Amino acid sequence: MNDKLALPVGTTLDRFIMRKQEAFPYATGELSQLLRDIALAAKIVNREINRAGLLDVTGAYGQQNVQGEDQQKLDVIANIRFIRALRNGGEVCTIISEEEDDIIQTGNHKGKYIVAIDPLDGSSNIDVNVSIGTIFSVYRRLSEQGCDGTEEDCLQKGDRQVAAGYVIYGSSTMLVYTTGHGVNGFTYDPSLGEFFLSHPTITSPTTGNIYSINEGTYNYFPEGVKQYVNYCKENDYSARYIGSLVADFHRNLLKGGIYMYPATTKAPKGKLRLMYECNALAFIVEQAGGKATNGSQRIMEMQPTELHQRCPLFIGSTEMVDKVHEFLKAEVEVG
Ligand SMILES: O=P(O)(O)OC[C@H]1O[C@](O)(COP(=O)(O)O)[C@@H](O)[C@@H]1O
Ligand SMILES: [Mg+2]
Ligand SMILES: [Mg+2]
Repeated sequence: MNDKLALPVGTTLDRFIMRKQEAFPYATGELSQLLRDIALAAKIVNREINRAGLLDVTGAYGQQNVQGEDQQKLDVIANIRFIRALRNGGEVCTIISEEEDDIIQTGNHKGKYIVAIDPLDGSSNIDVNVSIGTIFSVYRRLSEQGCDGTEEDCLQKGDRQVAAGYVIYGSSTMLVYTTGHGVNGFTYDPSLGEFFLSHPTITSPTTGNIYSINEGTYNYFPEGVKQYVNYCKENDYSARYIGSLVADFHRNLLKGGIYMYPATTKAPKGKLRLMYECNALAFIVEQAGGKATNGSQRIMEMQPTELHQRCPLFIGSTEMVDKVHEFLKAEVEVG
């Protein structure tokens, strides 16, 4: 990382984006503007979330998304807010969203970018005041500008992301992102309406003692995962599971730890979605020195075939992901 570009804690997000752009003489500012558009939508969604209990935005929306999940009102509100900000910003031609069956064409034919987004992550925690989030991935389109983005533009490997990040709406609201040059975190000050650099150059500890998995489905885990969970217990690791991917990931990123959502006999492909959950967090964790796999392959090398495809996820501190792989491998060898 080029220290000359190191900016002090307290730098506004806008200034940070601008300064980083200056480091790339060929940069034309579109990606910078796109990141600002996401930050703007995050501020609006944050306001809705903070007042959720007062406004009629809690509870189910009364419809299901393409995955058969009951949409929460805030899922729909966040989806509308992010799509509107990206459409009005003009830099994005096509969007993939968890809450939309098909790809969304914004009509910005000159837009160079594709965004894949989980507008509201941790939906089961919305109404109980537990941290939730937003997850996004950004790709450059492959097709010529001047028309709508194509399915091929959308189904690119994680390795081709040009930016990725998440917003966590927790005790404070933070935006954490990477453009492939390290990971930085910004904390939102609602009284000033600004994100400020609070976590420069985040580096994830190579190991830790926190494991995050929904043990309620232990009986359906692959043998290797059961063995690893037992190993964590034998070594007095702490079990921490919020049930919001963004929040579990964020804690483990800062403190060291591993989050796992394996394929199970109940969910043979796992639960989480490659395009707008796994790829983004894999880019972030790798940029912070950690690892992300589906149990055998790097997440970022997986070739997507469907917009809403699911995949198993093992993500976090390098040594811990390597350890669970040992157990998974042993299972295959025995099997
Ligand atoms: O309830 P489970 O099966 O443990 O699943 C929890 C996981 O599902 C999710 O809620 C899925 O994300 P969405 O809320 O965006 O659908 C993750 O945030 C979370 O880690
Ligand atoms: Mg999610
Ligand atoms: Mg969601």
